[in-house]
Amino acid sequence: MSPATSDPISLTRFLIEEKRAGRINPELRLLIEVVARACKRISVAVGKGALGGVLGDAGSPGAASINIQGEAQKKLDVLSNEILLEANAWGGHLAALASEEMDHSQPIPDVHPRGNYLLLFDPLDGSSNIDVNVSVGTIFSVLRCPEGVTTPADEHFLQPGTAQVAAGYCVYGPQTTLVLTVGHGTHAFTLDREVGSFMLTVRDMRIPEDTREFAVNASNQRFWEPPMQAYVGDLLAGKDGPRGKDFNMRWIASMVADVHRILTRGGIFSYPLDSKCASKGGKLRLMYEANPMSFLVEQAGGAASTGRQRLLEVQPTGLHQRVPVFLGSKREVEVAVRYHLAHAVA
Ligand SMILES: O=P(O)(O)OC[C@H]1O[C@](O)(COP(=O)(O)O)[C@@H](O)[C@@H]1O
Ligand SMILES: [Mg+2]
Ligand SMILES: [Mg+2]
Repeated sequence: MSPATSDPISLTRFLIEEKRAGRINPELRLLIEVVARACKRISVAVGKGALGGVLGDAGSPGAASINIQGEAQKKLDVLSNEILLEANAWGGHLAALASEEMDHSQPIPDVHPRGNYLLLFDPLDGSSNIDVNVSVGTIFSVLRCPEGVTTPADEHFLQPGTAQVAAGYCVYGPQTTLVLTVGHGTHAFTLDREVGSFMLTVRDMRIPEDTREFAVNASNQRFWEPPMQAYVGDLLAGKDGPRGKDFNMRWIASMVADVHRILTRGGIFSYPLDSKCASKGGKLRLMYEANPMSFLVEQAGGAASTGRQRLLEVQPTGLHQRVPVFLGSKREVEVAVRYHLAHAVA
């Protein structure tokens, strides 16, 4: 586990240092501050739960509100999306934004000065855990707006994960923690609720290269491809099996919380292709779940793959495209990939 920072500085101070070091410009600094402020507001709403009337499904009884993913939206999916839209509406640092909860991207209205960045977000990750008081979060990714594009559209967002200039998530659990990269390491900031500031608590998170902990929704086992069956079968065989060591399992079903555990103490997270989601290409979304998490993990010394390709090198073809995901402790991801590469795609 990476050592806690003895003398925490605020997120604002950290970003000023990054700007002075020439690692970010004032516009990106402002964008990150705006997203962090929105996450504070979402944290308050999540924390209120039933008291704030934010639990349960959006839409009216018998008329669920369905998003482009074909999923029934929760009230907090909609509220978190609105909070992020409102916070970014004035533009200045952004040219356009896109969200899990919106069919298409949205350019900043041209009554405002437009910035040079594109923002993608999963406003509320772990929706199935909202009503049962389990950690949820927000995930975001930042890309540059292509030169000369004044009114960005969906196709301008279709850049590989390697083109990200920043990524992060905020996990709303016992603590509210923002984890961020601008391409120079991955750092964690804990919200000091009394002061209302994110404070740097872990600088340069490092993921151990090896692990004895895996995270997967094992109830999907019968739908997995043969290499995944073999890989998890050998994990479960433990020290008497080909892996020669025992593994423990965890599955929170909030990607932010599972990935935060892995950034903190190691492990491998996987949502593989299975025959249930094969027609969609996977379960998790490339642009605002897999890519930002992969950037954070790689910046912390881990690895991220589709099982057959470095995840950050996937060329996107759609805003809501889905991909298989394997990420976490470097050597364990390499093992999982070996199982998949050894098995030709049917
Ligand atoms: O319900 P399952 O199959 O365990 O899937 C859980 C996964 O789905 C997600 O909830 C999908 O994200 P959203 O909640 O943003 O739709 C991930 O956070 C999580 O890893
Ligand atoms: Mg999600
Ligand atoms: Mg979501």
